[in-house]
Amino acid sequence: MSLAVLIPAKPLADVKQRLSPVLVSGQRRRVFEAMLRDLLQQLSQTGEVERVLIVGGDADIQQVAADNDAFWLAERQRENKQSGLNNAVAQGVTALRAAGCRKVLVLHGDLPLAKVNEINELIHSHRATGQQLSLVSDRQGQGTNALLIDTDKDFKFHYGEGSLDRHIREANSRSLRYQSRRYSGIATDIDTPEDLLDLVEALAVSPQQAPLTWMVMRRYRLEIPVLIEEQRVSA
Ligand SMILES: Nc1nc2c(ncn2[C@@H]2O[C@H](COP(=O)(O)OP(=O)(O)OP(=O)(O)O)[C@@H](O)[C@H]2O)c(=O)[nH]1
Ligand SMILES: O=C(O)[C@H](O)COP(=O)(O)O
Repeated sequence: MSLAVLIPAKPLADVKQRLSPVLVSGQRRRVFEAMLRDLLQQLSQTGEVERVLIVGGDADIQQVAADNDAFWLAERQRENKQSGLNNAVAQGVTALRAAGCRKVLVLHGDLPLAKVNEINELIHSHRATGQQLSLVSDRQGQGTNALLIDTDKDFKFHYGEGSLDRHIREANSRSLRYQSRRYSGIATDIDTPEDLLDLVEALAVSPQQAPLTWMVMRRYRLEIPVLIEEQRVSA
């Protein structure tokens, strides 16, 4: 197998805690599930990906995987003090390597604006320039929203605050050939209420970018600016 996409996912009950000032639990679940489904829809359009694997989550996430012909792996209990995300990604890469996969693209589930042409371009540039690691940052240039790695290389994942720099340091310490690229859709992870507001504004103009996310978000779109303003005033 040449290239697989790995998407880590928490159980829906736990997702998107940072959106709790503007969305209650049921809303956060629905928004995350819709974002994940929109991302999987984009992935289904690329000819580059032979397999999609979702690691972690619950029965609902398992159902999302099944609906999209994706594989699903239960997350093992963490065995050390690493974050659950780092463990889940390492577990998925190990499983994919064992299945014969030579490259793994790690994408997060909260990237509803990631576009198929960005994903294709990332994969092409990785191959064409002989990279062993390719990184795509978030809008702040701090997080790692996409990470494409050759599975014959040892690599320790450092998701968490400032992960882009830490992944670059890890690449340097292992003398890996790497590139860091920017793509506006992949860069747009939805972490904060302000991210959600930006997303609603973008989708109001062109809902086809992430149709399922828009179907959910359109119901909440009037409340969000009011709740953000209330938070601001009370802070
Ligand atoms: N399997 C697994 N996935 C995780 C874990 N933590 C985060 N993720 C997933 O990794 C991606 C990025 O997650 P974060 O932005 O760190 O977390 P989040 O749930 O989206 O948001 P917050 O709760 O606000 O931090 C999402 O697809 C998450 O569902 C974990 O411990 N295990
Ligand atoms: O390293 C990262 O990029 C974060 O741990 C996970 O992504 P986030 O920016 O969506 O929280």
